[in-house]
Amino acid sequence: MLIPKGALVVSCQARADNPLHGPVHMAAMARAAEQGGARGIRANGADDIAAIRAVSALPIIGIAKVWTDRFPVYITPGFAQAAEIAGAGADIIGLDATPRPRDGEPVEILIGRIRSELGREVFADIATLEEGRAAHAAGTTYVATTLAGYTEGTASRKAGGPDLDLLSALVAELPLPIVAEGRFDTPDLVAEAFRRGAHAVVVGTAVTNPREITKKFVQAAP
Ligand SMILES: CC(=O)N[C@H](C=O)[C@@H](O)[C@H](O)[C@H](O)COP(=O)(O)O
Repeated sequence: MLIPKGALVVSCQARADNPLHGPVHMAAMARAAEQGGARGIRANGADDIAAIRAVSALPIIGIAKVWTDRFPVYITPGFAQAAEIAGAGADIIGLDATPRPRDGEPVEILIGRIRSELGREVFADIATLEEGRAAHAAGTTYVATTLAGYTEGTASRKAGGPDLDLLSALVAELPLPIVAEGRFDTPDLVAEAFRRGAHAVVVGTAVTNPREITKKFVQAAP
């Protein structure tokens, strides 16, 4: 199942230190997002993905985050993780498509295997135009700005909101659906992403992380 053009996708993720961690809460988040009009869900890990699949027919971008001290890549580093989340019900496999060291096959091989062996679409999280080009050449279905501001070379871009310049550059050059993701935390920014030609926009923290949302309001308190 593909992400429709013009879709707002909601990322339903909560790490282990978050009180909302776990499939029960993430499935409820996904249902709430769907009732609010989301037309896709992004979710992490087989347990959350299976729980969301059980309550929603929306397209799911599944990822599997694996943190280690040895490799910078943590979003679906290898084929084993991709196969697990495909089995849990992900329609689309999200992965880190930067050329950084990873605990798995080179990303262009991984993209090909996901398409041919798992029969799933691929959602390439990138941080630069060059990485977008490479992901396109490797056969990804989508390219997304997810990692802009979160890699060594792009860290300086994190402070100024979402990387709208990267979004525009990708849209101008690449003939595939470009998804805006990362720090799109207001409806105005979502509208701006669509004006710039985004196929879809993924919003996470601003919708599904009450702890971070609360912090913003607390900052406004005396
Ligand atoms: C960099 C990284 O690991 N991003 C993650 C990817 O899955 C998530 O932590 C983000 O919440 C997601 O991309 C949505 O972005 P935002 O929460 O800013 O709307």
